[in-house]
Amino acid sequence: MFNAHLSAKDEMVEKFLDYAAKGDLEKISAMISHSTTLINERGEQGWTALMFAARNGHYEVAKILISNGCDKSLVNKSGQTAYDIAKFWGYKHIAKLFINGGDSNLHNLLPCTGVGDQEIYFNREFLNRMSEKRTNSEWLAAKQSSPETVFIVFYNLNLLVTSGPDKETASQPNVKLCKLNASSVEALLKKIDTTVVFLGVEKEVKKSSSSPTADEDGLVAWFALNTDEDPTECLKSIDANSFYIKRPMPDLLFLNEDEAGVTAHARSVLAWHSRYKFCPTCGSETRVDEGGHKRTCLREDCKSLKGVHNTCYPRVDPVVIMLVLHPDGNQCLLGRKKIFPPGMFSCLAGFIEPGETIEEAVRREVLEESGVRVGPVQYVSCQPWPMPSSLMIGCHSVALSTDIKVDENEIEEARWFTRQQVVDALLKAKQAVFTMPPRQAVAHNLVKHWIGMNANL
Ligand SMILES: NC(=O)C1=CN([C@@H]2O[C@H](COP(=O)(O)OP(=O)(O)OC[C@H]3O[C@@H](n4cnc5c(N)ncnc54)[C@H](O)[C@@H]3O)[C@@H](O)[C@H]2O)C=CC1
Ligand SMILES: [Mg+2]
Ligand SMILES: [Mg+2]
Ligand SMILES: [Mg+2]
Ligand SMILES: [Zn+2]
Repeated sequence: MFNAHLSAKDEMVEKFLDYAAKGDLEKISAMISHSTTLINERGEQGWTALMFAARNGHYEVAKILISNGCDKSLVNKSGQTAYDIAKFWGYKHIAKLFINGGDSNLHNLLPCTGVGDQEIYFNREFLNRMSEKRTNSEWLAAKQSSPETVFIVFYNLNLLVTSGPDKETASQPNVKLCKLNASSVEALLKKIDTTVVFLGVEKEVKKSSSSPTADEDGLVAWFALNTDEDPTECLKSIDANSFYIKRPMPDLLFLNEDEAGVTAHARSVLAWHSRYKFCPTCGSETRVDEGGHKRTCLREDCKSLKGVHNTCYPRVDPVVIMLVLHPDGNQCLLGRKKIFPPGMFSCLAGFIEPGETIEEAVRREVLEESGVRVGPVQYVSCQPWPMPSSLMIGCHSVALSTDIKVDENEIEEARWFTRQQVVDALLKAKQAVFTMPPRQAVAHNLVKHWIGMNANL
């Protein structure tokens, strides 16, 4: 009985994948409406329906699979996503479905070089930041007491999360934001040293069942709170499984994509508040303004109050991170810092210095850290990195020289790895000679993007 059930399911999966490969939109739609779990099923070599649609150029089928929420990040046994497959076979209109939610008309204006934003961890914006509301203190106050509002809490920049029941056994722990309401955080909000940041409102407007009152606009606002004192006693009705993330790396990487995006925004702004308590221009006390997106000096004659002073706003540090390609096109340069887990190699990276372009920073950092000279540089994609507030600007570049001489202060070792060694590492094969940074790091995407550009599918 059990086996018969299994084989009936297998048969259905096989049919579904076959329809996707043939581009039979009608059958695919009917099967999805009957059973949505089919959309992420895999066949031979780990291929999903989306991969088959991407391989054979079936745009409408790919579109319906994506709009039904199929997982675009799944990889087949050769390490390729459906996006890689669409790009490799030249179906640019399908590849563009993966970029910015698939506004293909707009993206037709740009060359198809980038990695889809959706593939980058910490990038997902499911809130509308609504910066115009930051100066509306009445609206902000009403939202802070609205029962619909969502609060996330940090203690010393350590995020409050809850874990699912499978935490101990799963290879990747199941960690979720602990979302609190106004009555749970009432006491914490009243504390003088609690920093409050307005994060935005949910893009998806919920239809309220009760009739709206004057201040109800149907928008669900989100706020982030941080305090240096353990806030647990002030919080009401928190989940028994909740705890504070003590090590941002790697624990923040276990959130889902939407929650990771909100966390990146919240943690970076809160980290700025905790590091810039006093005016950087004159050292005086400051006041928090604009929903937590500004600090204003309290000294009347301070220079920071005249004109636009960037010290009053949250800071972002631009960092270049680059995959350096060997002139033979078949190897890439990766390095390891002492603090990396044993065996892991990643792309070289470094802070952009004042007065420098992205290209110059790539060439300087690679030369400093590895002794390799770099020629052409091409931007690929970027990633906010909230430890505490970097913007990782991911590039591909081509080496002009190949001898390696590492700067031992920064890098323990740097090596050229062949394409095959990189594929083995991406697939975590037994014969792999190194391990890759996790899929949530932009370095992983830069490496995968290079492999995907020339993959032998
Ligand atoms: N593969 C990698 O190396 C990855 C690096 N990152 C992040 O990229 C950032 C930069 O990479 P690094 O190799 O450390 O940079 P780096 O190669 O420029 O060296 C870091 C040193 O630069 C100096 N520095 C210059 N500007 C700085 C600033 N604004 N903030 C802090 N230090 C500054 C400090 O002395 C620091 O020790 C780090 O925050 C790191 O967490 C993130 C993911 C991967
Ligand atoms: Mg570096
Ligand atoms: Mg450096
Ligand atoms: Mg540097
Ligand atoms: Zn000042």
